[in-house]
Amino acid sequence: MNTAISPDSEIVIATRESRLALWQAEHVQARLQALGHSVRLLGMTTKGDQILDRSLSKVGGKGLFVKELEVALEEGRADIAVHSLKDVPMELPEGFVLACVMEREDPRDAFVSPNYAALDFLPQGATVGTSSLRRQVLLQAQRPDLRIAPLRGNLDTRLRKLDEGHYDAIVLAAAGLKRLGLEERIRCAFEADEMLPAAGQGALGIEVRADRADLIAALAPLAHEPTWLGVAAERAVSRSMGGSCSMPLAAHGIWQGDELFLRAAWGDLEGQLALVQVDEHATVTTLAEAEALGEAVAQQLRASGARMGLSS
Ligand SMILES: NCc1[nH]cc(CCC(=O)O)c1CC(=O)O
Repeated sequence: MNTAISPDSEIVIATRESRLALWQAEHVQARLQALGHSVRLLGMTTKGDQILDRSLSKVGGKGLFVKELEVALEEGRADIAVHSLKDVPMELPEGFVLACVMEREDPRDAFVSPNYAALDFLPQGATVGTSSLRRQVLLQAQRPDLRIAPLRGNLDTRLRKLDEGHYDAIVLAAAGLKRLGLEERIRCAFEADEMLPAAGQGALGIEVRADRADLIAALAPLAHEPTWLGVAAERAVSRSMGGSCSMPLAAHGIWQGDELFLRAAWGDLEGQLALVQVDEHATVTTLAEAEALGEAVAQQLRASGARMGLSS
């Protein structure tokens, strides 16, 4: 079977229309064009975008951002979809695969505030905006006095709400801010021991239909193996914990040579904000080894008292 993509065929990227989604799609477009492909974007407004200001977990979760792009792939209106891996459900639907994971941008969380240079400078009882349960638990583990207030919307919306004075500070992924040229908004970045990133944070994944061997071959040069193996381990922790965006779970891998050091944290929002943290490392050279490391970490989390979420 000839699996090469024919030189005169165009690759169509299905993309959401937020500034960040468009940046990411255009980034992949440029990479593919540099390899000689012709590439067009197909912009779509997903259900997830339409209800951004309501609680996503109540209406079907982050998968809503992904699903309508998958329908476009299914119907052949588009060939590939570019995702922030953090937003991609742990199990893709039957018939879809991640063709590649690209090199990671800064995985850290960023402290953003007009008046305060870092978390330590926030006055007692200050209000911090985030709707991420992971960020909430990790913030309150350090500063139980803080008031955590919901903050939804795309990056520009969140920054506008901060500038309007609704919060003393907000926490956002550094990667999104950097991609949009908003790096100067970062007052300081949290190191992993202060706020452990979410599985996949800062990494982009490209989704295709599993039967598109031509596209999988065309996308292979965009893959970044260390990132791919690292996020595979992180995502295996979430999958094994039955993780969804409604579970306060962090998982982050760091390379030292060919050893992957994987740390995960789970927080208890209902109890006393107990935080369970686990570290494990292994030599990792295959996706199967990465996933085994992630599952071992999830098992240790459970052994230390972390409770599983409902799989969604
Ligand atoms: N949850 C929303 C989301 N999904 C991906 C990013 C951008 C960073 C990334 O690629 O991980 C963000 C914004 C944020 O968390 O502040």
